[in-house]
Amino acid sequence: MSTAMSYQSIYSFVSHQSSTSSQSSRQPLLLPTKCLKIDSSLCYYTSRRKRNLSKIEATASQNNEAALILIRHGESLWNAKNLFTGCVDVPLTEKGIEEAIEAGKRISNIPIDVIFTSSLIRAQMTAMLAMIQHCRKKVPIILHNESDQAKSWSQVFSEETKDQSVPVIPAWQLNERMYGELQGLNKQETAERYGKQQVHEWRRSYDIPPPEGESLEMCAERAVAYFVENIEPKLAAGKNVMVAAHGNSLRSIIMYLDKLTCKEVISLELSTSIPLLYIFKDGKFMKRGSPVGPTEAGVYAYTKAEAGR
Ligand SMILES: O=C(O)[C@@H](CO)OP(=O)(O)O
Repeated sequence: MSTAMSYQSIYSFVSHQSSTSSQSSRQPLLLPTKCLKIDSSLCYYTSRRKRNLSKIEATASQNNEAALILIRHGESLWNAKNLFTGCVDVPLTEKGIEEAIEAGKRISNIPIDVIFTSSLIRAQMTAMLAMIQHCRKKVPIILHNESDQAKSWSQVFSEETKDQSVPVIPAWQLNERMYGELQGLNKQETAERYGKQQVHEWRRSYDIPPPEGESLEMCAERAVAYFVENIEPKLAAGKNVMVAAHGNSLRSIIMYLDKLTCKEVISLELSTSIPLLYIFKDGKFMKRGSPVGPTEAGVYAYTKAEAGR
């Protein structure tokens, strides 16, 4: 799958999930035995989740319904240069800024109670720019919990002002997968040097790490654990949550939400700044596709195909 092709499609795996022909045309890179790993990882997260949710259920209503919006950051300066970025902290391009604004318009009618972002500027810019479009005009405020002083010095003393704001919680665990010695290298040149197949394995396989970097599996260990421990409890308490993060940290979270196998996740591609909506209800995640715009009827926009699931 070429990069140009893969980034054209929005959430291409999911939109073709039911198509047998597209399934069979995919070339799994991993041996079937390796795919057993995902089952144990999923069991691990599921049992953590069960423990977590049972704690919450004691204090929150079980019948709450909440929206979860996942959004990959807009185009960054290194996306535009086709460089491996990983944990290098680069900002959005002008196009990325426009993409984030456009994403904000698409979700502007969905009330958002709390935002989680990675600690990287491209995800934070995306969340902030998207929120500027929101119909409620609440102010997104980054919570600085890195030290007691930072926490204390950024306090707000008006309940009314707090009501008019949305907390933004940065977490390094949601950062892009660490790309190791590929960070800063050109993707095309790297493919020419090491071979397309090798570079595709580094970029999309589940458990093959790039040199000195994180595999998707390693990225999932921190990103999914953070999601289960910190984000799911908010949803279980009925809070609508937006998560602004990265191609691979979000792929690992979607793998968990959609129960994808390590073969299936190879074909999962996320476009920059396309919001994906899930509804969390009765302890389950229901995929609602990508909201098409603020004019869609009802609070939760959804695609017809996904609505029947
Ligand atoms: O360079 C990166 O950090 C990521 C996302 O842009 O690249 P890839 O498409 O290989 O996941």
